[in-house]
Amino acid sequence: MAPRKLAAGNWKMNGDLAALDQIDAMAEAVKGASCDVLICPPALLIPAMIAKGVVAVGGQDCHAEASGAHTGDISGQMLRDAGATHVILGHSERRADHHETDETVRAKALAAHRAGLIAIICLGETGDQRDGGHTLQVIAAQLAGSVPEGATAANTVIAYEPVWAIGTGRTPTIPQIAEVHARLRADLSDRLSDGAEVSLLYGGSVKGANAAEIFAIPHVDGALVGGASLKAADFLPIVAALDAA
Ligand SMILES: O=C[C@H](O)COP(=O)(O)O
Repeated sequence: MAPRKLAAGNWKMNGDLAALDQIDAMAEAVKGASCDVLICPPALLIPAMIAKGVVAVGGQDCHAEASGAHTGDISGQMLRDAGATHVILGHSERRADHHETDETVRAKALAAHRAGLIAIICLGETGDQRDGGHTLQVIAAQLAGSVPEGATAANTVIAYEPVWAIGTGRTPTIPQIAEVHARLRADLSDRLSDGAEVSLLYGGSVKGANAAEIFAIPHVDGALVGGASLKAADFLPIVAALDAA
């Protein structure tokens, strides 16, 4: 089976109840889309966004435990209980702001799987690592360290997000994205029996204007979109480009 195509939006720490109007504005186009469409808003907006019934809704992080004395954290089970289907894990902003390691991400992914969530595991090199020629080594190590036992195409999505491309308007060249995605596919296929079916997303300054050429790259099955997912007018052209790919 081919990997599922997924257009995923990460609202990060943006959006309020009024921003949910953007979901209404997406309704008709999403209904007609053949790809999966997911938005991961701030946790407080999850129930209200789910109530709209327009897009699949996910969290932006979860704790490695199901419950307990962890002030300020949210568990995978809580996200699932609220109706979320996915959770983003190991985003570079969490790796940087909260010192998350591959080991942390792997533990969180296990917790997400136990809760019945699809874990979107993020990885990507910094600008220095890219300039130093270490990209493939870095992403292979992150993949090996962050993807837990029990991962399958049904419960795991991988998002390649070069740190230097996030929110900068800079994107890697087509051959650079192709090289990384081919390596991710090869490593996943070596490790998982259904590794060929795991959806691989590209993320980092994806816009309507560059989406079609990115989705034409082999082993790019969708995108994890930050800034351009906040407004329907910016996000829908990306969804349309994925549908057409
Ligand atoms: O999770 C999304 C990524 O960090 C990409 O963000 P961006 O589309 O604003 O560059």
